[in-house]
Amino acid sequence: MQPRLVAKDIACRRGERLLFRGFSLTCDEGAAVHVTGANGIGKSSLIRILAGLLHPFTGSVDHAGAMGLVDERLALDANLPLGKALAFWEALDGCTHPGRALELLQLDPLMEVPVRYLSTGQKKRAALARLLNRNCPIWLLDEPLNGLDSHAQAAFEALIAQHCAGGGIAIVASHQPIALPAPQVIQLAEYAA
Ligand SMILES: Nc1ncnc2c1ncn2[C@@H]1O[C@H](COP(=O)(O)OP(=O)(O)OP(=O)(O)O)[C@@H](O)[C@H]1O
Repeated sequence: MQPRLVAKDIACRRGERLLFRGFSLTCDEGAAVHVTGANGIGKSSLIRILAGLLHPFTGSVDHAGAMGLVDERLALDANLPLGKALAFWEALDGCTHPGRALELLQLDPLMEVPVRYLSTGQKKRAALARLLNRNCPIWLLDEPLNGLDSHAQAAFEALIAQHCAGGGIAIVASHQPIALPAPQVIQLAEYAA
C-alpha cells in the first residue's frame, strides 16, 4: 500500500483561542514537509491533529499507512534499563531488526542504563530508535533535533532522507532549520487565525 496523508481545511482551537485555519496538506510517498514558525504558533498542535491525538476544530485528516509520532514525550518506562524498555515495544511492534536502530543511533553502550538517567539527547535518540523499530511509513516528528548534538542531528537527517527515498513520508514541525530531501516548507503563520 502506498502511504498517503491528506489534511483538509484544518482549523485548530486551543482553549478559547483559534490558532490557525484553512490548513490543507497532501503527502504522497517520498514527501518531506517542514512546518515551521515561531513558538506558540501551533506546530505541535498541528502534529497532534495529524496524528489523531487532537480533534481539529474543523476539517479532517485521512491517511493510508501506519503513523509513528516522535514528540517531547518519551514513551519508554523510566524505571527500566534502556535495553529492556525498548525490547518491550520491539515485541509489540514485531520489530525484526532492533540492532539496526541501536547501531544507527549509537545506543549500544546505554542498554543497561535506566531510562530515567539518560541525558536529554540520549532520550531523544531512544525515542528515534523506537520510531525506526516500528518500521511505519508515515513519520510525524515534532522538534526531532531538539537535544541532539550536531553529529546525531546529521545522522538523523540522513535517516529521514533514507526513509523518504524508500517511499516513506516525513512531516517535521520545527522552528529550527533541518535538512530534508526536497522539502515542502510551510510557514504556519500564513494560516494564523
Ligand atoms: N491544552 C491547551 N489548552 C489551551 N491552550 C493550549 C493547550 N496546549 C497548547 N496551548 C496553546 O496553544 C498554542 C500553540 O501551542 P503549540 O505547542 O502547538 O505551539 P508550537 O508552535 O509547537 O510552539 P513551540 O515552538 O514553542 O513548541 C500556545 O499558545 C499554547 O499555549
